[in-house]
Amino acid sequence: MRVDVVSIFPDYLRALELSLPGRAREKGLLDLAVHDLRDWTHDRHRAVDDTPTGGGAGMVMKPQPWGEALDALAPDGATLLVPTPAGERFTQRVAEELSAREHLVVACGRYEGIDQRVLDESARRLEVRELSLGDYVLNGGEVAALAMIEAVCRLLPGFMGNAESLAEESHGADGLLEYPVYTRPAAWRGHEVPEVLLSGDHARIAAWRHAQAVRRTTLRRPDLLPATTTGETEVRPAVA
Ligand SMILES: COc1ccc2nc(C(=O)O)sc2c1
Repeated sequence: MRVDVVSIFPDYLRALELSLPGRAREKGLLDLAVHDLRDWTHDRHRAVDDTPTGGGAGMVMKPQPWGEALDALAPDGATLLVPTPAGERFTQRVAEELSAREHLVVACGRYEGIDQRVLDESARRLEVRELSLGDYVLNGGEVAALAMIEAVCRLLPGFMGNAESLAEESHGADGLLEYPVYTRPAAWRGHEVPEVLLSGDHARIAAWRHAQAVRRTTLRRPDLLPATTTGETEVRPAVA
């Protein structure tokens, strides 16, 4: 997979060259480049924004720099990710879908956003996905881009050293939150590891872990539980 990220704060994205994405690049799984949108400006102030047409507070990102940047970076058929509070919700399912793409171009907006015509023009030759991390507003798309790129790239085959761990994560195939985890020592400040985890009985351990995942999901994210045939969210008994 190739990922190109465009921002007026390219240093914000340098973290992508550390930890997981950095390792993936060494493995040849991921080719990532960060670009400064101002490289596609032509005035001496390197302006990327202007006042909103129709009035209103703040500034809007001009179409011309974005248009030229995307012409240079996004081949026909690439996927353009635009983090925005007005986007569809970014979920693990969306991350899985995007991990199958060949080329992602991520446009990090600032100010009040990017001139809509950039998205409309891009949709003529790119898959455009406007995505939001959640129901809150950041100051720009960079933080959301970091989260989305990590969530997508860690799903690339061979990316994670232990692929098995992917299967048991929160928001995994069963849609439940992950069960609580423990390690040594067996007793710590008067807190004991649950006895079942020390039993060596793998079937009991698996059942306990599933029950804990259901309990956590029921308590914290009942919206993730499968709906019952009556169309209501199934509420399963909390596990002691
Ligand atoms: C202007 O660009 C922005 C501003 C806020 C914002 N908030 C996001 C979020 O996912 O919460 S993405 C994003 C992009």
